[in-house]
Amino acid sequence: MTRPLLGCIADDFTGATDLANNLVRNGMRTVQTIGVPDGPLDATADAVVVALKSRTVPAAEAVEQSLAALRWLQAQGVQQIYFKYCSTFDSTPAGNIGPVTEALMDALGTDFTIATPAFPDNKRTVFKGYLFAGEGLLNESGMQNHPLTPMTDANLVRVLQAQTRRRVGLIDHTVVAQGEAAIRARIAELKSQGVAMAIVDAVSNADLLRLAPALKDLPLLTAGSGVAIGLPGNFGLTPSPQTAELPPARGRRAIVSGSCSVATNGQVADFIARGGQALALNPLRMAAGEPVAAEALAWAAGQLAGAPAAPVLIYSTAEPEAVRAIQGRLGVEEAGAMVERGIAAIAKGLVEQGVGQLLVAGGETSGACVQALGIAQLHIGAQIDPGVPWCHAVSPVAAQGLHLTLKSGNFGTPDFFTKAFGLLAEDAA
Ligand SMILES: Nc1ncnc2c1ncn2[C@@H]1O[C@H](COP(=O)(O)OP(=O)(O)O)[C@@H](O)[C@H]1O
Ligand SMILES: O=C(O)[C@@H](O)C(=O)COP(=O)(O)O
Repeated sequence: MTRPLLGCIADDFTGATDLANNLVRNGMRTVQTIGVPDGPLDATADAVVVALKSRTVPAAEAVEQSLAALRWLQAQGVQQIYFKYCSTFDSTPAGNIGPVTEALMDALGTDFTIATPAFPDNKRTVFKGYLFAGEGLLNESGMQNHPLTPMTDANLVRVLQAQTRRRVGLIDHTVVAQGEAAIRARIAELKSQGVAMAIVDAVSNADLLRLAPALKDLPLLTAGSGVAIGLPGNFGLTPSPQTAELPPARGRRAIVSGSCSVATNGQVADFIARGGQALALNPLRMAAGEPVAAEALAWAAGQLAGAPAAPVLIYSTAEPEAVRAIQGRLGVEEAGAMVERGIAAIAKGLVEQGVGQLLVAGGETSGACVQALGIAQLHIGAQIDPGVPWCHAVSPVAAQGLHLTLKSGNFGTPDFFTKAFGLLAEDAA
């Protein structure tokens, strides 16, 4: 078995499939593990993505999990490490991007790395160190209302500097536009000034492709998934159609959604407007210990028996005021964790009821669902929308195999919940 070339540590599960998707599409055979595996990698791959659920845990725990992932990746013989975080740089004021980056730098004995969440395919661009999400600045994009990681400053040099003792600098667009030699020269200049981490401007895929060759010798990269589009080329790999094949799909179709992003709110509304069958979860009833998950599963069983091909949607997705009201009653973390537990139990129950095609919306929500399903490894299939592929997994709960897509809160077109299923080839048997 050949050794993987690139070892990736993703701070959430949707982010991990997003990264794996970009690597696969650009020519790397990629395996995604859920958490740090107990034993050696049992597949041939050019890249391995270890999916952690470390974005919103306390910084010390995120560091510990990330270092465990690093040790395992090093034992598999990888040549370069990629720390993947969100394209909207999701983090609490205390971390975890800064602390995890520092810990990985120390462990790898390196004094410099880059940081850029740029992902132009999903309209995440970085200009003069400021992050734009869509047409406007990050802090005007809806991300200022995120339930767990509200982003209120678009200046990434400032955001990252607040999370680390090391100096943060900038490789700006005028340098990136000049290509590899200029970027390398700027890195040398920043290092001589004592800068350890540099935010990199990128407003297009062309910028990311110009950046990639200059990153060849860095032991550690930190980024959203965008930087990945140029990395396979650094290892002499080119896109190949076989890298994204999955078995045919089977079973019933369901969607669970715990994301409260602008995009997901729109996708829920669109699904309902098209006549989709949907059930809203009430977090206050969950908190009161009422059998919300059992009721939802009974509802889904009835719907799926009546119309087996039509997907059902079970969601806690809500607008910012409603989320704030729940958080005010239950506390921010408690509300998040409780809703995640409820949705994870529902996802598991749905698969036990014969759902074979499951769409999960939300990063933390996906982490909770994949863990409840006991999934250890995901195979990456075709892309539905930028950053969101179909995946396939086998687990004790899904012995016959499960097609799964983990949709980042912010990603996907408004009709995502409807169109995703239409893109899966069904088992003719
Ligand atoms: N109605 C709600 N009230 C309060 N918190 C909620 C509600 N619905 C979902 N949540 C929580 O909000 C968080 C959403 O995060 P996540 O799943 O990562 O979505 P996204 O991908 O949009 O960031 C989760 O912790 C989830 O449990
Ligand atoms: O980079 C991104 O935006 C995604 O890959 C990602 O990390 C998604 O996280 P959530 O928004 O929490 O789903």
